[in-house]
Amino acid sequence: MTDMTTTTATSTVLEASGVTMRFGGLTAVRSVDLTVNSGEIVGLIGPNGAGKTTFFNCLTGLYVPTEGKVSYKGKVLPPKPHLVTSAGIARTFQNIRLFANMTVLENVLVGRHTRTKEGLWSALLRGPGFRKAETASRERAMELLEFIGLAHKADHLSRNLPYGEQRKLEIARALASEPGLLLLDEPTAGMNPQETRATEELVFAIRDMGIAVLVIEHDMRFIFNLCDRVAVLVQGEKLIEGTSEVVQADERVIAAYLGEPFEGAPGDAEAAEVEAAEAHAEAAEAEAAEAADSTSETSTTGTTSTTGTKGDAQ
Ligand SMILES: Nc1ncnc2c1ncn2[C@@H]1O[C@H](COP(=O)(O)OP(=O)(O)OP(=O)(O)O)[C@@H](O)[C@H]1O
Repeated sequence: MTDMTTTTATSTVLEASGVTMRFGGLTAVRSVDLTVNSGEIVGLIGPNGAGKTTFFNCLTGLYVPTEGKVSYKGKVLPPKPHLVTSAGIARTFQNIRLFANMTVLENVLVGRHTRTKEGLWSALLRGPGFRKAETASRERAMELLEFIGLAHKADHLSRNLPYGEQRKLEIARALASEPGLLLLDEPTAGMNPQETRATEELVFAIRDMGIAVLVIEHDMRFIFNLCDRVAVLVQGEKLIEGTSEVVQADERVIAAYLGEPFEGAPGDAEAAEVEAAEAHAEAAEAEAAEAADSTSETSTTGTTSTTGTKGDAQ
């Protein structure tokens, strides 16, 4: 895997300008501008039906925007999904779209096809060029599986993976196309708190590989911990865009989207669950230490850790 951790000058990776998408009389996305720069993780949030997925579909060529244009690294993208992928944008979907009866490795290999020069006939005839390309693809796919922690399950059928691992596999498949920009549509949906935290670390690692990330997510804690910038869509329009701090503090966001300031925000219940589990583990550890050190007169109190490694999304 290429080490891209060295500092490079920031450049514009994605530029969407004036993107509008109408379905008959409904304007799902209205004149949205959004830029993602190299080295950035940008969040896209908004209530259900705000137009987030429709906007993603406009970026990836699934929809042809009614108005506006989308450029990747300075070039206007043709609205065709395979051309968008080969240009350098990869995505995952809200609903997992793996090939259930293929192995984990095969699913990643499917994601490689836009990067292999060998054509269909070469693949069918299995000539020497194909075999060489196939070996290289397998090596790369295994590297990606190691990166996401699923190399040991390379031969498993993807349908047998637990839900959280299927989501990770989708990310590996997207990475297999060697993107410069990764779009994640609700990557933590259905995940437990530990899996959500692991996904957070995974997204940071992807960013550190030199891939910019644009992520839709309902889990506010996840978004505000992760993102350099957050854009808020409400009824198809961009309400505000800024750092996590700015967006969290914006009265319009609170009013239009969050209701009371983050009370009952999706991340809160999960955070409480993780903290309770951590506190429980710490208490058990303290108890074991106390039992082992029965001569000691000082007793260890079962403290409740509320610090964790993440910032406070409240
Ligand atoms: N293909 C379509 N045809 C007609 N209307 C659509 C289509 N796709 C989306 N819409 C409508 O566009 C609006 C925006 O939907 P979209 O799925 O983009 O919202 P979202 O912000 O992604 O919501 P969620 O968070 O629930 O996924 C909704 O009113 C939806 O019903």
